[in-house]
Amino acid sequence: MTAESIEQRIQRAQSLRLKRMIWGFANHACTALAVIGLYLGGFLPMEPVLVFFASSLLCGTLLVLVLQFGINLRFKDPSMTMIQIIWPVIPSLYVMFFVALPQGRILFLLLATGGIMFGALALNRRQMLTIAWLFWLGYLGLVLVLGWLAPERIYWPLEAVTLFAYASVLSIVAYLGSFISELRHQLSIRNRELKHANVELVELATRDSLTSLPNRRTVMEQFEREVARSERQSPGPKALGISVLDIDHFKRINDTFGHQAGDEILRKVSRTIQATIRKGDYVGRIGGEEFLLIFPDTSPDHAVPAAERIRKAVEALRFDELPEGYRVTVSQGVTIHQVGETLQTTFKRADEALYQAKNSGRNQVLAA
Ligand SMILES: Nc1nc2c(ncn2[C@@H]2O[C@H](COP(=O)(O)OP(=O)(O)OP(=O)(O)O)[C@@H](O)[C@H]2O)c(=O)[nH]1
Repeated sequence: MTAESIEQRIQRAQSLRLKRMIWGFANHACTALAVIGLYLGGFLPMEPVLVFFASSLLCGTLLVLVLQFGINLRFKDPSMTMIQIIWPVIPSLYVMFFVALPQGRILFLLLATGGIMFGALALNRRQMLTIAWLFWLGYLGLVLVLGWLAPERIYWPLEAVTLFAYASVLSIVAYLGSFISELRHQLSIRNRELKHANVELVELATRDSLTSLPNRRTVMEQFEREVARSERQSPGPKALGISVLDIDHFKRINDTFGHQAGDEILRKVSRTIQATIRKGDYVGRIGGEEFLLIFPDTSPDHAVPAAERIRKAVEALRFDELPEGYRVTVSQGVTIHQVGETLQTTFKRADEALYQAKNSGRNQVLAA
């Protein structure tokens, strides 16, 4: 699985925002259909209908442009949730002023309430309640202006009940919406924690906790992959070298200087091996003080010098845990994988060469 780059993540977020914006436009399109219906029914004159469509088109285009040019990325909320919920209400309020019948106005209240539900995708309770209050105050303002400029179109008892009902509905929608929003937020936190825990689990399953090197299973799997890769090479198989490395007299080190000193030596030797091998080579801890090194695309002439370089690097190490002049050394058995043989056969040959190296005085590399 490849990690997603920041650029790709931004692209993905932007296309999700565009999708949500289109849903918002669909909601506004329903309001537009209601406006057309009222016009066709003779409840609205032509002029406010035109203003409604012109302003809707302008706002919609502006929002799409802001998203297309990435201007929204500079905003505190790049999804522009508040803006997208509030803007459609302005042309709606304008049209409502001209609707002859009170029932006509109710349509807009219903449709605007649907728009608030978009807040459930991102807004917290305070923001949802703010929007609900703004909607309610917008409608109250409209009723007051109508009562002042066109009192014949306002029937106060009905408006008072409508305002009360609208406040109740808005409160419920705002509370439920913010509850959903909070659930989504918690879910995304849990998802992030799960991803993190997964990464840690993979680390635990594949790495050795003392040295942080790949563990036995991981290095053996890598060995298997490298064998398959080397045999697939064109024009013909490429040589694949391995070395089984073992720290000399490690039991004595443990017994004399303590287990903690032994652990520190294991860590330092591991770091040294890793720093000495070439890019593309691979090392893992396969047992207590035993390591497997893999040298892909390496001929026999190169595998032994590569192992020799590591032997010398370890021999040159100094350890605070050990007396001045005490040398930690390693022995290695090196071999080249022969096409067609099993991993076990290759490994056994290297292990036998290691055994020979141990028996011939240690601190040396033997090839088989
Ligand atoms: N400190 C420490 N010691 C370990 C760890 N894993 C294995 N050992 C010790 O490594 C020692 C390996 O001893 P042996 O297999 O006898 O090998 P050796 O003493 O290195 O002798 P040669 O390999 O013949 O040179 C044992 O004493 C183990 O307890 C570890 O994680 N930490």
